[in-house]
Amino acid sequence: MNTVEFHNVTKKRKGFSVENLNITIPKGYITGFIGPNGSGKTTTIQMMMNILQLDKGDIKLFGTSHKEHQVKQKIGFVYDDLYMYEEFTIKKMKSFIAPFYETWNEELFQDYLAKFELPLRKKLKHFSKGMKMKCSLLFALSHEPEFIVMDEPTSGLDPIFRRELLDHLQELMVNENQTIFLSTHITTDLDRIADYIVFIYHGKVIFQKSMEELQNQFHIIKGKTDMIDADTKELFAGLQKTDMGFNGLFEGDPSIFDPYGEEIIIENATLEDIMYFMTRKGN
Ligand SMILES: Nc1ncnc2c1ncn2[C@@H]1O[C@H](COP(=O)(O)OP(=O)(O)OP(=O)(O)O)[C@@H](O)[C@H]1O
Repeated sequence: MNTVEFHNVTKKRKGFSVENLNITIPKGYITGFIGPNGSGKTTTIQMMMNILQLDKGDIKLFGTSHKEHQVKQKIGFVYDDLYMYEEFTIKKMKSFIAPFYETWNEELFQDYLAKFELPLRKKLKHFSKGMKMKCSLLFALSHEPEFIVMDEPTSGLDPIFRRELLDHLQELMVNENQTIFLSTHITTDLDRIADYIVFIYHGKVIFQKSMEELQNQFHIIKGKTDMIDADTKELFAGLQKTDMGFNGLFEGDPSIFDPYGEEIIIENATLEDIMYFMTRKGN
């Protein structure tokens, strides 16, 4: 069962478009959404949240149209930028937000408030970037959503809280009904917690795979530069050459390099390697 399904979704913006997006977000897992700056992550998330209209295609949330008002109840949405009134305090925000959710859990809200060390009576305009992110998380998590959507949740957070947040998200997954979709530039965060990865580039989905598939399918191959010619170059999804040697991203069974013996080093590719090599200029 999938929590979200994008079917051939297209959206044209000035000088940019996302085209024919087919994305599935499986229920009960953490799916990471990666891609370089301006590749269409926020656009995609805004369409899913019905903030932005689609030009073509359709999106299903919990099996129904994403425009269905009732589905919002089940979603905890964390923005990279806080869409809240800067003049408000958390106390005031709560008086507006809590009544909207049938599943609002006041005890949980109080727990998170203490855990995130947020002030109840300070105006949001005086919050730091990290505090705003925590505040967005506080409201998103306090109504016990079945589906948590996060756009760059770890940006602006210090390394300690970032780690705590990731650990916390993993704890939430113990509950089988929970599904998480998070976009990030910090791919090392996903190396730790993600089950699936969707990779978007220039508005197109390059791949959607499980972490296990990625680990099995992608490797970094290192060797001497003179081993690269017109034919061997074709083997790589991305290549970097220096006087010291080459690094190449290889997709497939790396045993084809066995005949090279010790002339070649084969390493597991990280998400950062994959994103870097697949988006290198001239690639
Ligand atoms: N309101 C808008 N109107 C027109 N174009 C926009 C608008 N917002 C974003 N864009 C364009 O859409 C493209 C994709 O932006 P988007 O924010 O979706 O990418 P992103 O992958 O989330 O980037 P980042 O990682 O930098 O946040 C960019 O070229 C941007 O200039």
